[in-house]
Amino acid sequence: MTDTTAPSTTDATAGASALAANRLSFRRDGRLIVDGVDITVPVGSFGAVIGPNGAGKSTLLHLLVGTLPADSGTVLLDGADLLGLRRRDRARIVALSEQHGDSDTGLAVTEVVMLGRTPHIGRFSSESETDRQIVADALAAVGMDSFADRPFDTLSGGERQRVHLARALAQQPRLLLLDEPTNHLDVRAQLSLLSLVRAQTAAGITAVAALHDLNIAAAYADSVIVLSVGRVVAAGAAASVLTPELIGDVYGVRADVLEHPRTGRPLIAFDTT
Ligand SMILES: Nc1ncnc2c1ncn2[C@@H]1O[C@H](COP(=O)(O)OP(=O)(O)OP(=O)(O)O)[C@@H](O)[C@H]1O
Repeated sequence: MTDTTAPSTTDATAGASALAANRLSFRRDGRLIVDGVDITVPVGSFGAVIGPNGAGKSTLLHLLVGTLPADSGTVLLDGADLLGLRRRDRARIVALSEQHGDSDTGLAVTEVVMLGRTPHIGRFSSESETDRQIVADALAAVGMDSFADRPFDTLSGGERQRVHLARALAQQPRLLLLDEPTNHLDVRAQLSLLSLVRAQTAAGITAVAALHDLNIAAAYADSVIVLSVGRVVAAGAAASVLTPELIGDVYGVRADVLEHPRTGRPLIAFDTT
């Protein structure tokens, strides 16, 4: 298997100014689903996790946010041990936006997004004007402000996806994790969402997204981490990682990798003949 691991994204000692997962493992039913994963994503950058169905991308995100307990390994952000924090403290730092939110039934859109404020609101306090403003800003950022009062259950798949992102933004995390954030989105909404993630990283937030679309990963991510059967098989800048050989090895498909005429980033053209 191709291994184009680049020092800039895999040096497990680079804990400062980075998200660094070291030797993360997770076992279920006797099978290692995440198997000794090391990743390093510099603070204020965007790392894309790619890999085939079942590679362990979602599981890895859940290990990073602590909603699944790692069997071994550490997760450091800026050198601080994230998994050692109490849940509420961790939730002020890390947010995971995923498609299947579990607590949304029966709530209005604005209430779903307000859930993102939970870790910031005192146990015996209620939401403040500041919380409401943060929620309104998050909804506006994802272009869903006009849906604020709609029951969440009545939204389309793409609209729900954007509300989940707004909820994560309202959490004001330093680390923003996104599980397949472009699912259900039309092309314009995909580009707009990725631009929003890019703006977050420009503001110093670290973002990690599990993505299926290799061209989206190539266009937007500062680094690409390739998972296959629970292991990192390559990591680094898109241009060094997304080679025809790697794509062939990992996905079992043929592709040409061209260069975008304006950005210079890789453009993947799959062989459909
Ligand atoms: N609770 C569980 N019990 C047993 N196996 C599980 C469990 N959760 C996940 N798995 C298995 O772990 C593997 C990795 O799953 P995961 O959802 O992390 O993959 P993924 O890369 O996100 O996949 P996809 O691209 O299809 O969403 C899969 O083979 C899945 O069936």
